Amino acid sequence: MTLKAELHCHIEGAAAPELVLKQAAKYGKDVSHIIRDGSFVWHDFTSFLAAYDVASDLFRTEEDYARLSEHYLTSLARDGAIYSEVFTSPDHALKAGLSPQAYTEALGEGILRARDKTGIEGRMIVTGVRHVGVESIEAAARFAAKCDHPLVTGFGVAGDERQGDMEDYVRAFEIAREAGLGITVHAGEFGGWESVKAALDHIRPSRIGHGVRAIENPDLVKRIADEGVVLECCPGSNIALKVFDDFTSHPFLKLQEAGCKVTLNSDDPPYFWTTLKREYDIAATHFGMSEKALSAVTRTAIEAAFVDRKTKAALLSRLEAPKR
Ligand SMILES: Nc1ncnc2[nH]cnc12
Ligand SMILES: [Zn+2]
Repeated sequence: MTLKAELHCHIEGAAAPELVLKQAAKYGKDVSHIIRDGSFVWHDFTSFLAAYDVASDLFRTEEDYARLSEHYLTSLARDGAIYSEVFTSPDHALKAGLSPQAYTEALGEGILRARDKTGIEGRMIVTGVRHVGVESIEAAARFAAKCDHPLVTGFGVAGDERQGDMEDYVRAFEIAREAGLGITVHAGEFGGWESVKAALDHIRPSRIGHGVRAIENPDLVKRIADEGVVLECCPGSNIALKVFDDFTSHPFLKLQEAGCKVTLNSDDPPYFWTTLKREYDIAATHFGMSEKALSAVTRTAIEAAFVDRKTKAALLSRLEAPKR
């Protein structure tokens, strides 16, 4: 099995419908408007974000969150993943009634439980949510900078890219950078190439969440390649959310051929009827990538990981190890 690594998955968005149904029963909530016939229902980015918020609100205790990250990383490991970074969201924790610190420690506990069972390494990237507002994003950055959790290694911004400007988030990213955290920002998903350029100009991230709409501007594609910025591509998500019509028109290969560093990720897997394994399968089937090319994508992800040098070296050596 191809070894895999994931850099871009929102932990609340990794909760399977069956788990959300269990949580709904636990808290006596009706979720028939967001889950039908065992599948999440939404019809556009706005309704996806709304369904995501309803489901997230059903994770309320430390054990709820620990079980969520444990389940997700364990399932990733079963599919051949050796490394996973998950986006966490203090805003969702607060809304569900848990302090960001308790939430982070619980998710960290689940990550360690999964590591004990399977060997998968996991880290957390604290995110602020654009449509919640600049204040909350700065609060998330301050939390990330001071939480002192060994598995928190990055900071990012997600949410509705159609709201706010990159310049609004400069202070938040400065706080995170000063604290030594890795930097990634969602751009070029629902915003066009201009959004990716603004991210590079104002935020200077080493990675961009999605970034795929950079394809609209060849000069920008060249800049991404020249600067070695890594793109956290999520093809299944992009097609489900209709960012592109189909896999044939997805720019993953074009970006790679232009010299951009690209990785494969699931984003919010059950919402987009995907898994990390399916993303690798999509790359094989629709982009014609060989086993060797897919392993190189895993290597790119690990090289770009927000993880200490020793762990990175150990992960890279697992890629080199002969298959048994
Ligand atoms: N695909 C996505 N884009 C932006 N924010 C998100 N939060 C969860 N999934 C997201
Ligand atoms: Zn995302």
